[in-house]
Amino acid sequence: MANDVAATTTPLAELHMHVEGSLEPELIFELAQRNRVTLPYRDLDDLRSRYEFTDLQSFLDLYFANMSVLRTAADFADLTRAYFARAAAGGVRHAEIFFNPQAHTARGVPLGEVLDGLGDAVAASEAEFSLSSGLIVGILRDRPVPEADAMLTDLLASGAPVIGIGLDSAEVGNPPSLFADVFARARAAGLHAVAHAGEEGPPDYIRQALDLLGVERIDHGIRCLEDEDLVDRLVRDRVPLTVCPLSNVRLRVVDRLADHPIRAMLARGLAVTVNSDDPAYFGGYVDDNLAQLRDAVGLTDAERETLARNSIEASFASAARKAELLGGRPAR
Ligand code: HPA
Ligand SMILES: [Zn+2]
Repeated sequence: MANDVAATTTPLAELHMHVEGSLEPELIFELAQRNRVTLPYRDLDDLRSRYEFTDLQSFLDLYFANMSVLRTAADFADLTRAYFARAAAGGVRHAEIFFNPQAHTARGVPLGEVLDGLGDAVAASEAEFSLSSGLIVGILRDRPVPEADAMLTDLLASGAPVIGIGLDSAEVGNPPSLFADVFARARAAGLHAVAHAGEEGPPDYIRQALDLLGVERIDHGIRCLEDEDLVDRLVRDRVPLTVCPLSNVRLRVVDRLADHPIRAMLARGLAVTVNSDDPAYFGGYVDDNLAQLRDAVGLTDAERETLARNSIEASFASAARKAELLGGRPAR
């Protein structure tokens, strides 16, 4: 159920959400049946009992395993529409969603199936859900660089409606510097650039993402707080950070939601936004993140309004769409 977002007059943009991470347990079983995939789970409860994570890798193992049910363009379209419906109910009016082509092509699903399904849902999101949307291709940083390079070549040749490139999966030991050439090529082709950095990895990975990949936003970035000079730079340059509070708790980046530094980050002047990351795995969508922050850390209505404005300003929506969204809607 969506939470009440009436107190926020500016609508929300969600900028950090992996569409494969919005694959809910019920849809996993439905798609398994549709595609005759045998799941290693007895039932929904058995599957749900595995959503206990100790770190990023323990989550990634389940995240990749569950993708085995995604086979056809229709599967990807259904998955994306289910996310749009739930996000729109929670107050999201613009969404930029990550997807991981390598996770699908590596198990034999043609890139075209992935792009057709996602592309269909994105093309219809305004008409169906009053929500503008875009796709960001996520490189799996723990796979070989030449594979990422080949994937980018195929993607650009496909003419798919992708607006940006990102970098995700296991962070520690896989620094942004490895992907400098891939990002340079993507940016030269007109893609926006973002990267996961400073989730489990050190603040230096955030610097690398900015200096070597030329990113416009940092995904997570929470570990910037360990480096005052870096925080100064992020504030000065208004680099958006797409923070994911419930994810941080589930992946043990932060002990408890009550300890989350989101209010300190806002007070410090960082351009933070709140996002759901992998909502089917981490206990909630973006409105759930905001509602739980209100209860756990006392997030105020004014802070929530700042987060909403930041999310629109940090988005890759057109200037006209941003103005429309920032115009807001009347408070109820
Ligand atoms: O939080 C994340 N971090 C890195 N990779 C990911 N892929 C899905 N979610 C994540
Ligand atoms: Zn993420």
